[in-house]
Amino acid sequence: MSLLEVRNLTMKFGSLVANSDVSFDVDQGTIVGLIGPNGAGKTTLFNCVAGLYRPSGGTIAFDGQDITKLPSYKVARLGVARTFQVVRPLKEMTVLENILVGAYLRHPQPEKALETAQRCLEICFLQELRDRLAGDMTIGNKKRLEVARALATGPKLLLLDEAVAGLTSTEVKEMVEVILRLKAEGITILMVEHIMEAIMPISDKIVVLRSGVKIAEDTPRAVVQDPEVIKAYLGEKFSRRLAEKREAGGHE
Ligand SMILES: Nc1ncnc2c1ncn2[C@@H]1O[C@H](COP(=O)(O)OP(=O)(O)OP(=O)(O)O)[C@@H](O)[C@H]1O
Repeated sequence: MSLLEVRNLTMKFGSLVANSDVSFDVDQGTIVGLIGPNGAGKTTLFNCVAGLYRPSGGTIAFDGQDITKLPSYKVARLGVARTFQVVRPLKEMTVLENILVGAYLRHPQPEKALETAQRCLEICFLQELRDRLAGDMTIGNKKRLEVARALATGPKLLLLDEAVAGLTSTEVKEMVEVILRLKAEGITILMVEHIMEAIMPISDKIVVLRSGVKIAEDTPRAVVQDPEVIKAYLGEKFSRRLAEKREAGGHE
């Protein structure tokens, strides 16, 4: 049994089919990348998994339980947390207070919540910023704060929606390091991303959507060589660049 099992998921908005008959699994302890062109249905799929949308068809099972029709707060309680494409920190609160909001959802006792928040600060490289107002930070720090706040809720599955979009190359590296730390903590990750250099080296598997339909599901190495994926999304140039990097001994 996989931690997340998506089966024949269909999500319609009126006559627009945002997800069409999509099936895939996310195994415990792995990182799965969800990629595809703009409008492919990636965020919609996230919203279905997180209980923000009720799918038009198909099923979603999490940790052996059917969550297809559960509201988001119940899905969260079971251990699914998510971050958003556009960061939403509580601007007038400090970094630590923001993380405590997440921690209290899991631990009502103040000491335990504080202990959890401290640990999340460390994992997300935010210790030195703990007393800073969240609204005053760079986008890179705000995005790591989003992850820390989600982490503080004690998730088994973390949904990251474009966690590295808009970051500088140094910030991208920091975020990738954070994501690998989360994996080392045993957290399973499903991430939507357009920055291939960030997602490809760390993903165990990539699922590709185009116009709501899954067109590929394979290892990063296989996906970047898939002619349909290249045509739909990656482009020949990118694929060639990756191959050159690989020959030079870099990541895949
Ligand atoms: N709440 C909604 N109501 C109506 N249509 C929607 C809604 N949410 C998404 N859509 C439509 O569903 C399709 C898929 O959108 P979605 O945001 O899931 O794509 P995406 O792959 O996440 O795109 P991007 O990479 O640009 O974030 C688009 O055509 C979008 O306009």
